[in-house]
Amino acid sequence: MTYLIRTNRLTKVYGGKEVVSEVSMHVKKGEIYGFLGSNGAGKTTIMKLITNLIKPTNGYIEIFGETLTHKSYEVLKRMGTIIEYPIFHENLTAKEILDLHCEYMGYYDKKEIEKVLDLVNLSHAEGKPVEDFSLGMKQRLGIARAIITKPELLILDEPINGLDPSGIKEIRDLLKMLCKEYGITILISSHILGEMEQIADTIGVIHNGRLISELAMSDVKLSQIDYIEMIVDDGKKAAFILEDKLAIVNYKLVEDHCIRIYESKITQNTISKALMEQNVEIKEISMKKNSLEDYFLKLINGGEMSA
Ligand SMILES: Nc1ncnc2c1ncn2[C@@H]1O[C@H](COP(=O)(O)OP(=O)(O)OP(=O)(O)O)[C@@H](O)[C@H]1O
Repeated sequence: MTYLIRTNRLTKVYGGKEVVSEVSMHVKKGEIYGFLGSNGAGKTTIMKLITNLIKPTNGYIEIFGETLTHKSYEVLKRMGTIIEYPIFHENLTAKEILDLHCEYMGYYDKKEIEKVLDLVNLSHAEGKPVEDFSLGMKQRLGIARAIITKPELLILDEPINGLDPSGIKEIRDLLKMLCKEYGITILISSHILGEMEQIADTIGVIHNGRLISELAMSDVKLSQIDYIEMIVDDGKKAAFILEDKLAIVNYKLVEDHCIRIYESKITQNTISKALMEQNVEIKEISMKKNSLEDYFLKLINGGEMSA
């Protein structure tokens, strides 16, 4: 498998503290890769390392098959980035900002400006200075600026931060379209699990500077296994009956009165009947699903998925 970005034991130390520790991540061409992690987890620092804004203390980065060095100007031209908030000359219009950016980047196809503004749904804002833009419009302008030079890779640090639900949806749809229709590989960070779930093909979970796990979203969804949860008067006795009478071993006594059964072939009826015959009182019995939140919390806490 060839990767568009691969890091090897990437480490960054600030003032004697490792804020990024031995991160080896793998971004495939054509995918949306989401960094998921709480504030201060190290997402921005990794993105700054990948975009050559800061140097690693240890480890290295490969982008487009080349090892990143301080001389990697050509590699950097192939990516568009927004790290932290996009900053603009606020008194200029969107068109003027993109024009200036094209000059700066030595990109001559200025016909693209209209097209890109249309793509990010900002054509209507022509003539308006950026200081009058909403946060969502500014984010979209930031993305327009990042994609106008037709990069193969887009790196976006928390692009939905501070947006309202409709603004979030607009950015999400835009990024999905850029990935699908234009084949742009996207590395995006967020601390919002529900957002990553909706957009990312692969998720890299970052916690305390470490990449705890890198997983395909399709696999994550598969592992949200259904289970039966029961509240009973005597958990220990119920557990004994499950094993002894029904040969169920795949269960967990969560608390004294709560049992979870991860056995797809056995019905709630069969279980209820067996327990009632032995005078165990069932206060509640229902089918449950492991939420995505449970799944990631367990990953972060170093636990295994229950199954
Ligand atoms: N220039 C710096 N000097 C010292 N420490 C830094 C510096 N930049 C970041 N850090 C520290 O590194 C850790 C990771 O920060 P980083 O900004 O990468 O996290 P993050 O996951 O992007 O979080 P956030 O969403 O809050 O930006 C934090 O503890 C932060 O205080």
